[in-house]
Amino acid sequence: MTFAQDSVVRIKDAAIYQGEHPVLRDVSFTINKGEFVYLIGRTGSGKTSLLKTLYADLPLPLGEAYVAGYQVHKIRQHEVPYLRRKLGIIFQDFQLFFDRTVAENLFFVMRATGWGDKGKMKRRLSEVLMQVGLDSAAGKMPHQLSGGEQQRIVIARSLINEPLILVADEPTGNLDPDVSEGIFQLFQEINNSGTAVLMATHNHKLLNDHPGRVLKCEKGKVLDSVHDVFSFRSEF
Ligand SMILES: Nc1ncnc2c1ncn2[C@@H]1O[C@H](COP(=O)(O)OP(=O)(O)OP(=O)(O)O)[C@@H](O)[C@H]1O
Repeated sequence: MTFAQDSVVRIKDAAIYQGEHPVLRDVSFTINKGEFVYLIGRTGSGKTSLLKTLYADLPLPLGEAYVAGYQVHKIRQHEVPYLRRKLGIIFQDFQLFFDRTVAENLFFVMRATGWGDKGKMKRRLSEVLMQVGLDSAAGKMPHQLSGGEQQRIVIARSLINEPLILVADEPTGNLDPDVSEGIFQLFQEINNSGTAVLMATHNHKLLNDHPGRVLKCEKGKVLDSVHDVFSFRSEF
């Protein structure tokens, strides 16, 4: 199998494991550049495990996965940070350093991913904060921001290295409906500028209000709304 130019993720005949425990089998799908894809399924169905496999946090014992130009099934440990730079990874719990300002949080990631020039770092900081609508937040501490604003900072952090795809695990899970809608719109804006998005969510309202392609983890398999018919509801 070759890595098609247009695909950001191409996973074929994969088995997803948590240790010895098989979670998903026969997983095959492709996400093209600039696509927006939901990932749904009841709790424990394997969404997080699938996402972790894509960014090489779980090994791939069977099958093939090509992500942002990397062969994840063959990836070496020293290549993993480079793979992750091509992905923006966003979780439900914000994972900011609460004892550092917003700017320091973002500079930390820049330094860890090879940035050194202070002028360029400051410019990039302004750009990503502007992109998430929080250009005045650089000097603030995370606790001075609302939950939605903190999630925007996490999204800004994920954009630093111009990822090909945002991989988001329940990014609106802790937020109330209005704030969730705003965060979702931010994902849409980022997506409209060409970045693919794979978003795991339990939020049925988002799916109803903004229909799109859906992958669903169900009974150990991944269904794809492109060619499978299934309910978009999933019991918790
Ligand atoms: N660290 C772990 N070690 C062993 N088993 C795990 C681990 N994490 C998850 N599992 C198991 O793997 C399966 C899939 O879990 P996973 O977290 O991928 O589901 P999920 O769909 O993301 O659930 P949720 O919607 O609750 O986040 C479950 O049976 C879970 O118990």
